[in-house]
Amino acid sequence: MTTARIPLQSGLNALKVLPQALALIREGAGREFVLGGAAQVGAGLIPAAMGLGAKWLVDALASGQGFTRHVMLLVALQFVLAGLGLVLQYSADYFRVAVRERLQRHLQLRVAGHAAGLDLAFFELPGNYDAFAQAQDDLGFRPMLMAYSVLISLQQAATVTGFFLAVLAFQPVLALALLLAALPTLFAAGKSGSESWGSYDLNTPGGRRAAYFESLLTRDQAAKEVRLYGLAPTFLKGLQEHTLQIMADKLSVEKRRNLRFGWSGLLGIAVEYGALAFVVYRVATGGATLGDFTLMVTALAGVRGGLTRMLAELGQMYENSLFFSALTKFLAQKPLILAPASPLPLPLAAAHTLRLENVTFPYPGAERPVFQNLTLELRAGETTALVGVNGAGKTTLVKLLTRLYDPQEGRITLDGVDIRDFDPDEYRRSLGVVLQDFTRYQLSARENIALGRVGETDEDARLHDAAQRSNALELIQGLPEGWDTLLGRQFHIRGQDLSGGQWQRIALARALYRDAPILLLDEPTAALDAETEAELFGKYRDLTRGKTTLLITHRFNTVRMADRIVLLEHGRILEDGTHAELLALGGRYAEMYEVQAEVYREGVAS
Ligand SMILES: Nc1ncnc2c1ncn2[C@@H]1O[C@H](COP(=O)(O)OP(=O)(O)OP(=O)(O)O)[C@@H](O)[C@H]1O
Repeated sequence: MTTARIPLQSGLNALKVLPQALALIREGAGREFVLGGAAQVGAGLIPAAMGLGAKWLVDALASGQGFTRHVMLLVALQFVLAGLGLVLQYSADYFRVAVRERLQRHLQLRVAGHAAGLDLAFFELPGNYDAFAQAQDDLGFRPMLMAYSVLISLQQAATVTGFFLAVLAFQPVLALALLLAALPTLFAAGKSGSESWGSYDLNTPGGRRAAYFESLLTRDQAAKEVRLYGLAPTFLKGLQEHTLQIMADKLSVEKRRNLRFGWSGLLGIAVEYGALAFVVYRVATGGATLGDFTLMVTALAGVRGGLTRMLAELGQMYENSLFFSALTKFLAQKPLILAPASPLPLPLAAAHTLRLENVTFPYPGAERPVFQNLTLELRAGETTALVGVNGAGKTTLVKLLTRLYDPQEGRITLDGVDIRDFDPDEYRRSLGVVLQDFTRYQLSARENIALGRVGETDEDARLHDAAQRSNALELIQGLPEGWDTLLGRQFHIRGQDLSGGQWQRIALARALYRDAPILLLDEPTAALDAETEAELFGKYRDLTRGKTTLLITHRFNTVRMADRIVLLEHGRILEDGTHAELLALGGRYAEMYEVQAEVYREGVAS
């Protein structure tokens, strides 16, 4: 938890990040902020001006001059000032909303764009999720509040200065007493700001857990199991516990905040009314005029109220600067997988050779590496099937080949060139990938496939071809609105959800539409029925002709199609050869093949 700092230091810290907040505002809503600020400060000048006008009016009336032109003008002046104050305040209110909305949108794009550019490794550490959650929470809100705290402080300073000068002219000691009486407010605001941030920071993981339980209860992903296993009470309990803790902490911070402000406010009021008693004494004993009295009533309250608000605002700025720092810290995170200063062009070969050379790779924070000194070549134009038990490292290999992660030691080459020497985006354009946990985009069938090649006009003929080769064509043509049917039902009642295998065909079509020279297929047929799978692999040669392909699968009947089979176990290559060679070897592959064949035979026999 962040400890409270002394107010001066607090203010300095806040001032440090203020330029960053202002820079964000300038990018997102510069014009609105300047206009709003001007209106706000202008509105701040009105009360002091009206106070002075009131003094002139009272003095004019007390002088016994009657209802003169001068008096009428003074009344008119009050009217104009009141009207102007109203217009300025409403303008300021409008611009405040405009700044918030624009800034929110601006930061939403910045944060989302930044998150998408970070390495996958970023999402491995829970602390980073906390940072991301905090950055999202801050959207638009904190930098704007910081800047407005400055504006409101300026506005208050403008109000206070006028009144303060009036009090100073009347009796300097009163002015000094009012100043000193306001200081505890600054302390209260600084301390409360620290506490508020500390409690929020501490509760961020709990808040994420609460949001997780809430999503399990309210989103469609878990809806089936929640009902089938009767999980709602369990998850509701989790949600309740976390939210209860957060609420209790918030309320306790608020309680202390209000107690502190209450005490410091009481001190201010005591000093104000002490000063007023002195003014009354002076008027009663003939040391001051009734006009002075009128001005002092407004001025004393104005100085006390204005100073309190100003210092409270500065404290608020400090608090917001703590929250805002979370956003700036997140935006300062840099990805490690970046394009080199002068990336090499991709080789122009018709088919490429990919090679892992002495690759060692542990996941961030993991104790043991998945691979240690792994060397493996995927030969140009060949299909290499990768088999192995769960957890052997097959998917991790795909993550390394796609540069979602980089090896800790060793290197991966494409036609002899380290893939880190290419621009990652350009390198990835040479890969057609079906991931094990591919994404089901809630978009049209056409878009779902065309996403394989963004930035290019989707040609119907090529889309058609990709769908045909992945056995998705008939499925798409049979949809109510054909290619334009929205897949999934999150956004439209007429959306069409697909079965697991149907989605998988769409994902495969997307990879094929990319028409890349390298295909990385991580269990691309796991959800397909036997018939579709057989049909697909009937034309497998055609699918992968001339392409360097890595095919990960647990289905041994599809493994046989490969030119070469690599058996991975505990991150090491145990066996490597053709289907016939590995069977003849009589090792682990032969054993696994036999087990599957046996299960299949038993299944058929029973
Ligand atoms: N993001 C991760 N962070 C830490 N460890 C991971 C991560 N993903 C996988 N692992 C670990 O790395 C090892 C290899 O996992 P990988 O997903 O590559 O296996 P796999 O061979 O593809 O398994 P499966 O056949 O189940 O898909 C496993 O021990 C797994 O627990």
